[in-house]
Amino acid sequence: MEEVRSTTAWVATHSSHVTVDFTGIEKVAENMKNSLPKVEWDFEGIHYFDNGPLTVQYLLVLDTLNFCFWPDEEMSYDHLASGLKVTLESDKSAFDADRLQKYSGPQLRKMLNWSRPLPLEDERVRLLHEVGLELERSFEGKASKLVESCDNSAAKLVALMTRHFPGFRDHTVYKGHQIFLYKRAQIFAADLWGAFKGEGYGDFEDISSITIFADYIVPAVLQQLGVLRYRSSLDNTIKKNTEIVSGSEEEVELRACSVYAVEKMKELISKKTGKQVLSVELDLWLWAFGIQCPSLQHHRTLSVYY
Ligand SMILES: Nc1nc2c(c(CN[C@H]3C=C[C@H](O)[C@@H]3O)cn2[C@@H]2O[C@H](COP(=O)(O)O)[C@@H](O)[C@H]2O)c(=O)[nH]1
Repeated sequence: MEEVRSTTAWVATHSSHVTVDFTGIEKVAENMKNSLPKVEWDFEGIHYFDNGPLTVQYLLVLDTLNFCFWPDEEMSYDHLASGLKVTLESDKSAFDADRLQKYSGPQLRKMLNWSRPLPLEDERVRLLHEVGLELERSFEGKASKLVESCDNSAAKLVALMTRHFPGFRDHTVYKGHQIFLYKRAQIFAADLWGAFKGEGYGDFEDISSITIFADYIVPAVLQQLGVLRYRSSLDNTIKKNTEIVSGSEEEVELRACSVYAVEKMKELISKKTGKQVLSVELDLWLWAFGIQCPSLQHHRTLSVYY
């Protein structure tokens, strides 16, 4: 994850549209130092969990499809997590690798109990097929085999995911530099860690190496907290719900500055409290705060990465 950390830091020091406000970070860190709010993984109670390999298969399917819900105002991550849960509960082989390769758009809609086309439906179907095929080819069809081959290292898991599944290669070029965000690959490791409470399939000795997951909710929360500041043109674009092109400077800065700012926040809180704080914990807190705030306006980019 070093490449995520170093390349996002590069963006933050060369950014034109987004600024990281260190006074804002200091204020948040000061507030958090006495009581770092712990948010339970699955605080919403929407995920499938059976403490075994099927949960790993579920989480891989979930994070394969964990992106871009906003084009449909009524669609959210909750629909995905709970729809896949209900599907698996009624049919334990629904996420077998051979079946993943065959799902159509309408079948995926049915799984999510959704009556109209899903946002980026063709891409969702394509990515499901890609994961099913590669699971079959390299991991005996089992996501659990993939995780077992990582020697309890989240960094190895992310490297393996991005090597095997092109859909997880969340990187881009910014001002001539390659920038790595790896949102869905990292969140898969974090979901395993959270669901299995750091044991079994979630036992990663380097969980502290993971950064936050740069999506469209966390930057909006950081702006609200005064940690990120936007140039007025970007602020207006977001307020007007105008789409921001994937790979544009604005989009890369929003995501990369979020990762960088939370890394700085984490360092500061750790220094103030003398206790190690994890980016995963800060992410869950920020994200949970964001989704409970429906008036929060976020940037809109059509992307398969987040
Ligand atoms: N940074 C970060 N981004 C996250 C998540 C999660 C869900 N994680 C689950 C794991 C354990 C907990 O129980 C959570 O429920 C989804 N997202 C992103 O949010 C956006 C969806 O927003 P809306 O359209 O309002 O549903 C979309 O980009 C989605 O990819 C997270 O944890 N961190």
